[in-house]
Amino acid sequence: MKVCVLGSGSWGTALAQVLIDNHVDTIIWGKDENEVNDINLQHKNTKYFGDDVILNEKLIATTDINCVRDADLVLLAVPSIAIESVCKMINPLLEKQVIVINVAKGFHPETHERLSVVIKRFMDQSKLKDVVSLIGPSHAEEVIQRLLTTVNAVCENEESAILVQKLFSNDVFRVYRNTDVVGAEIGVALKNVMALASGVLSGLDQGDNARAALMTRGLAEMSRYGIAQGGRPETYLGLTGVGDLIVTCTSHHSRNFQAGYQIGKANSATDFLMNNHKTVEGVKAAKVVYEEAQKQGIEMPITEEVYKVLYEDKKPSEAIRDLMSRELKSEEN
Ligand SMILES: NC(=O)C1=CN([C@@H]2O[C@H](COP(=O)(O)OP(=O)(O)OC[C@H]3O[C@@H](n4cnc5c(N)ncnc54)[C@H](OP(=O)(O)O)[C@@H]3O)[C@@H](O)[C@H]2O)C=CC1
Ligand SMILES: O=C(CO)COP(=O)(O)O
Repeated sequence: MKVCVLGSGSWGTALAQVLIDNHVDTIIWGKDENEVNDINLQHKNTKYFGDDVILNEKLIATTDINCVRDADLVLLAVPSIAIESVCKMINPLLEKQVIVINVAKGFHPETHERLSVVIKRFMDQSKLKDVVSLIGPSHAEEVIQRLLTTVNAVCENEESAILVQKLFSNDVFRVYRNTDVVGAEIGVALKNVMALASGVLSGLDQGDNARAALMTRGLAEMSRYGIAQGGRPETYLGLTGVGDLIVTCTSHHSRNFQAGYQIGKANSATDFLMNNHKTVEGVKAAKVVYEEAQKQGIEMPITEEVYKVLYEDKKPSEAIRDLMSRELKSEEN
């Protein structure tokens, strides 16, 4: 089994190290020569993990995309906006049918499709055996240090999920599996919007009560939206629902949380949007989910306010005021 990891950023590097630790034949492809040299020569990925984290010395990377040719599994570790172009790039190169492992959390920015749907649409059918999403509460900064982590291998076909589960699991990285592709992919994409909102609350000096409220009502919103798309309610009580929501809404590792914090501190999204170069998936997801919810008539008050802060220049303090002054309602519906 050979795995080719596409993307030499934080998550691609951390997951490639899990595989190397498990003695799986693995190579990382990256487009940035400096990152690739850093991994190969210094055993570091300084850009993403700083100078102190030393990678497994067996981890290798290349800028030559031909490394994908003889892969059995291809792991896509690029942001959701790049999934389409990366699929198109590898199609003509693949010599075997592959299982594509998706680890990105988001939607297609224009069609609003879930990412496994995007992959199935843009990969040649003759080259694609299956798509498995490997998703859950997992910050790369902790996985790279081999801190305990659990995720889900999500696929309708359990055989493919089991293969991925076995490939990645070890003493510190435990992989469950789940067949609710719709519920799980929507859960992990929407929690990024809630993490942004959680960061905003902290930036505005709100406390633990506010965060508990945000996470609880955010989970209600995630499941309402996911169930309307065909996801299963119980998925939102699992790793790709409440699990990922907790880790992203409470961790300073989260770039979505950090983005929200910056926006809350400035009481405006303008500076953040002008200067951000990091992968902050919640920004695009907020737009996709807001537009879909409007179209489908789904009540998504937190997502709507995050959207207005990001895209309509609404002040976060006003967004919170509007959320708190909504018509009083029962929690039961
Ligand atoms: N980091 C984490 O803890 C986790 C991340 N994820 C998800 O994984 C996905 C990838 O994020 P992550 O690794 O964190 O992001 P990073 O920003 O750390 O890395 C992204 C990588 O993708 C590369 N890239 C960006 N655009 C393209 C493109 N068009 N073609 C090829 N390569 C491209 C970047 O290259 P360059 O460096 O040259 O810019 C970089 O190597 C996201 O959807 C994220 O939500 C999921 C769970 C955990
Ligand atoms: O998805 C993640 C953790 O599960 C990573 O979150 P951020 O993209 O906000 O850093």
